[in-house]
Amino acid sequence: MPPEDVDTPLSDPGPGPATGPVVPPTTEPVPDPSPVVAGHAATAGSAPALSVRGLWRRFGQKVAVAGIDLDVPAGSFYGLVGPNGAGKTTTLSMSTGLLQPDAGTVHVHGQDLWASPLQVKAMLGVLPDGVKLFDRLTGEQLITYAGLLHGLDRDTTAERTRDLLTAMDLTADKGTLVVDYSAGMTKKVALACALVHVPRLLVLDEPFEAVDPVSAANIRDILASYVRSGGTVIVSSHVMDLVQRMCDHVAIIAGGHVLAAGTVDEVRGDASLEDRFVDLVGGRVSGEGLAWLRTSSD
Ligand SMILES: Nc1ncnc2c1ncn2[C@@H]1O[C@H](COP(=O)(O)OP(=O)(O)OP(=O)(O)O)[C@@H](O)[C@H]1O
Repeated sequence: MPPEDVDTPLSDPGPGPATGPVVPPTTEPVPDPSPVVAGHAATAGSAPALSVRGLWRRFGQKVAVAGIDLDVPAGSFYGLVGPNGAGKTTTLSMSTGLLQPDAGTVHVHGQDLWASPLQVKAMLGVLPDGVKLFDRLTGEQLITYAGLLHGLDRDTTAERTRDLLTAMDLTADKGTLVVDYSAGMTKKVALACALVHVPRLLVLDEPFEAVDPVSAANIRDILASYVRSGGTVIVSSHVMDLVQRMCDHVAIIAGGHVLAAGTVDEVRGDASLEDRFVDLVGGRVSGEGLAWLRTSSD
C-alpha cells in the first residue's frame, strides 16, 4: 500500500552512513549506455535506474497521467519534455514517492518504491517542482541538515556542504536565510540538498529554471560528471535545445501519455528535437490571432 503523499524531499532520512565526494569521481568513466527505447530492456544485465508501468493519476475529473510506461536506463542522462500540463511533474512526483499514484508500479534499480520506500528513497536525489524547503535555515544549515538526515557523519557533511556551496556559487550567501534567497539561489541550494548523499538516481524537475547562465553551465558540468561516473539523471525541461545537447535519452509526453521515447537521436530522427516536439505535440497557433495587440494603427 503506498504511503500518504509527502510534501518535502527532506522528510525522509536515508539509512546508513555514506562517504565519498559530493559528486562521484570522474576518473573511471562508465561507457555511454547503449541505445534503448522506453518500454524495452535497459543496458544488458542491469535493471533500469527507473522503471514505471501503468502509472495513473487523476485529480478530480482531470486525468493528469494516463497509464505511463517508462524505462530509464542506468547511467543515462534522460530528458522528460512536454507542453505545459503534460503530466511531467505528476509523473516525476509519483516516481519519487512524493505523490501517491492511483495505479501503477515504480521500480528504482529493481526495487519497488512503494514496497520499500525508505530503501528506495536512500538511492534518490530529488529536486521537486515548487520546492518546499525549511527556509528559516541558512543555505549552509539546509545542506548540512540534508546530509545529516541522510546519515552522513558530521565531517563528511561539512566537507560536502562546503564543496557544494562552492559549486553552486553560494559561498558568499551561505549565512543568508533561504527565505531571503532569490528563486535561482533557492533552486541551487535545493539541488545541493539533492546531491549531498551521492544518490544513484537524480530526478530534477526544471533544474535550470531561474538559474543564471554561468551557474547553469556549472550545474551541467556537475551533472555530466555525475553521469560519466555511473549515476543516472532525469531532468524535465521545456528547453529543447538544452535537452538535445545535454541528454542522451528523451521522452516526449503530452496529455498524460508518452508520445515518443528512446535515445535523443532515435526520437528526433533527421529533425531537431524542437521540430520533432512540435510535430508530435502540435498546438502552434497563428500570430495573426491577436489583432488588438498591434501597437501600430496601420
Ligand atoms: N494538485 C493538483 N490538483 C489538480 N490538478 C492538478 C494538480 N497537479 C497537477 N494537476 C493537473 O494535472 C495536469 C498535469 O500537471 P503537471 O504539473 O504534471 O504538468 P507538467 O507537464 O509538469 O506541466 P508544466 O510544464 O506546466 O510544469 C495539469 O492539467 C494540471 O492542471
